[in-house]
Amino acid sequence: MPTPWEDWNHILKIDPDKELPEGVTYGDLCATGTDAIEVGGTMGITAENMSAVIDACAEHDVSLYQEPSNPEVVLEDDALDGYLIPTVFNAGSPFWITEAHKEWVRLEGDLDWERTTTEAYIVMNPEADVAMLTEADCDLGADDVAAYATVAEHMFGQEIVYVEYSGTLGDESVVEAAAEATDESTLFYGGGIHDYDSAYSMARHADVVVVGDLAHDEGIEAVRETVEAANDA
Ligand SMILES: CC(C)=CCC/C(C)=C/CC/C(C)=C/CC/C(C)=C/COP(=O)(O)OP(=O)(O)O
Ligand SMILES: O=P(O)(O)OC[C@@H](O)CO
Ligand SMILES: [Mg+2]
Repeated sequence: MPTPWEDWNHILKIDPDKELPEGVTYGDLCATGTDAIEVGGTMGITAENMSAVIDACAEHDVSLYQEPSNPEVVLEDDALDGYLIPTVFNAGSPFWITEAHKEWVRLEGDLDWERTTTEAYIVMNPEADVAMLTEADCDLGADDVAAYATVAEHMFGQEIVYVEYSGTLGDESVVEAAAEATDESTLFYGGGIHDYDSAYSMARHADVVVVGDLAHDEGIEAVRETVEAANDA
């Protein structure tokens, strides 16, 4: 099983339910220097809007991953390098930890395991759609997050641990604690990265920073700055 994320610094997450800024194309986003495009979001995701973004990005030379929010939107598409499947370690219901996955396997049978990897999410912003949907317990200290990261790596063998502050810039000491707790796993950080400094501050600790809404709200130059910071850190 290839693990290309070990060499990444930056991911651009494109939400198929959100518009691009005036004059910006998917091709422009693919050419920002990001290491990979991850297509996904929590609300308003359909197979149709996923497929439109994946088709648009497939024409460009960039690693392309789907991050499905439920089994119904998973696309079989050779243009994809793989599938990054969330599992939310601090979810309020087992549905978001293993049950959605069980249903996916039950309904689909033989999945493309070579191209499928889970991301062990620790969801930290209670205002985010993903926190509300999964009823995540976000009332966690740095010690809790570090312990979840350790459990993900050592007990569940997760290749990717994802500290998720979607919509807001997280607490650096929490990300630092997760970084200290992980050794083999690749640590993703996402949430509220909006410029060079915010990207740099999180990339100092996380292996990979994920930039989402900035691409939809600001555009190319702003994203490029975050790529530069992720590579500098
Ligand atoms: C088993 C399969 C194929 C899927 C289940 C996958 C699971 C457990 C999903 C639960 C968590 C989830 C919805 C992840 C989607 C990725 C994500 C966190 C996107 C960020 O979403 P937000 O930024 O909070 O939401 P919007 O930007 O859409 O408002
Ligand atoms: O949209 P933002 O706040 O950049 O968050 C990125 C990503 O972690 C969302 O899943
Ligand atoms: Mg979002």
